[in-house]
Amino acid sequence: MSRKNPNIIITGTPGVGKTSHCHVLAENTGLKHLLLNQLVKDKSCHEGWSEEFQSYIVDEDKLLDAMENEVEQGGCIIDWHGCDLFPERWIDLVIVLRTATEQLYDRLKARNYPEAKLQENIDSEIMEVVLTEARECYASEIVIELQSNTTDDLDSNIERIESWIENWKQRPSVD
Ligand SMILES: Nc1ncnc2c1ncn2[C@@H]1O[C@H](COP(=O)(O)OP(=O)(O)OP(=O)(O)O)[C@@H](O)[C@H]1O
Repeated sequence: MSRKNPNIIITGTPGVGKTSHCHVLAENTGLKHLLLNQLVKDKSCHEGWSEEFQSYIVDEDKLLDAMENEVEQGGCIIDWHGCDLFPERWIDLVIVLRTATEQLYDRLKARNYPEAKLQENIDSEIMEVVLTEARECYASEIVIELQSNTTDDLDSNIERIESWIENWKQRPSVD
């Protein structure tokens, strides 16, 4: 069944602004913001809590099962710190948000991240871990890297994604 609305992944290192972007985008477009962290908790898609990482150890198969019905209908905005778990056939656009070290440091510090966790995330952002993953998992033409340093960036990113959604909806049907 072809989708009437696209499925979009908004991904990136913790703190780059995924949730902020998804929230505004969902409000402006009516697409559904899938809160996967919440789903992991509510549907027990995990193998317990990791004290070391201060997060749940996600059971990816269970998470995919829990989201499958909604995603297959289309119109979902998927907010996750990685993207290699989602089947290619589900996804129409992958936005990888990027943030400069100084801004990311301040945002993670404000969350009182332990120093090791903070440094690990900063290193991961510098090494472009999520961007590389996205480029390895999806066709290059659907992977878009966007800067998320300032609120102006956020506004222009939202405008750009909204216009992409409108174009996607007007594309010729493949049925
Ligand atoms: N483009 C931006 N300009 C300025 N501040 C931003 C921007 N994007 C996000 N922020 C701020 O950075 C903080 C982290 O944002 P947010 O929670 O959206 O990140 P996230 O990528 O969803 O993090 P996580 O993966 O941990 O859920 C928030 O305080 C938010 O207001």
